[in-house]
Amino acid sequence: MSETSPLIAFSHVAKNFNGGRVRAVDDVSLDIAAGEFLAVVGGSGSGKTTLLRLANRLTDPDTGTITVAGEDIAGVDPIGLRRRIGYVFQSGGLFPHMSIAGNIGITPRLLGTPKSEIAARVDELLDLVQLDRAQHHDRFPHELSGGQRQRVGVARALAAKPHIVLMDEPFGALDPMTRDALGNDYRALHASLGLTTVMITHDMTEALLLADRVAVMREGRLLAWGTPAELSRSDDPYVGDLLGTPRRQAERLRAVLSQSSTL
Ligand SMILES: Nc1ncnc2c1ncn2[C@@H]1O[C@H](COP(=O)(O)OP(=O)(O)OP(=O)(O)O)[C@@H](O)[C@H]1O
Repeated sequence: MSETSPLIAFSHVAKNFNGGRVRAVDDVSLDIAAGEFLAVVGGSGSGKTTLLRLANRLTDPDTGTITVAGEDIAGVDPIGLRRRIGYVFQSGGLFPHMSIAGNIGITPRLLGTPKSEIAARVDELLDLVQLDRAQHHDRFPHELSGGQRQRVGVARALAAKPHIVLMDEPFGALDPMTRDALGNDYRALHASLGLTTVMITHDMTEALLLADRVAVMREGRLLAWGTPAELSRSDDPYVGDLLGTPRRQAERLRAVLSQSSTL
């Protein structure tokens, strides 16, 4: 693979369900560069999760090709592939009966990593996601706040030192301040660990603020993609609508704040 080759490449990928009645992903071609942070936005049912699941073979395409590091993943063992690619679920997806340390160490354990190495790695990951070792190591998922659980979800996804992390609406269920803090912390980890991240979000503002590029899905199709500045120049009305909400909110907020300062 040359330096300019994409790390993940979708080429004319399609995935149907229910005997072809649902076109979840419809002829999508998209290149994701090594080190890139890509956000995928779009309405409910537009095919975002299916697209993400295609990248680590949680589902396979009907047609088209997906390559990771230049290799067609159709011929790659799905279990091995998933251990190389971190996945963060919307609700954390933690195993409720396992301690936080158990949850974070599950992938290294499945890979046969020696116990002492797993213990050291778990401590390192707790530090990385800014959770106090002593306080969190032996707790269970139900004893944590939503934000703490998502931090554990990120730590677990990073446990096997993946180069790629897929995130399905990871911060969606959190209050705005926690969500903002976690998003920024993750963005810093993405940079310092040299990760390539694909993150689904319903929040256009979050996508624009965190990602290098944003891909917009609608009815299974990739409608538009580009940097926030490129997207803002799109003449597609749906993209305009999506960008319109954060713009209008920013303008209203500015107006409200300037009014209150004159009182
Ligand atoms: N396993 C499945 N069986 C049948 N239909 C499915 C399956 N998975 C997804 N679909 C359908 O495919 C379409 C795309 O679903 P997908 O979950 O990818 O959308 P999404 O954009 O992630 O939605 P949301 O934002 O609500 O999570 C939807 O119509 C959905 O009902």
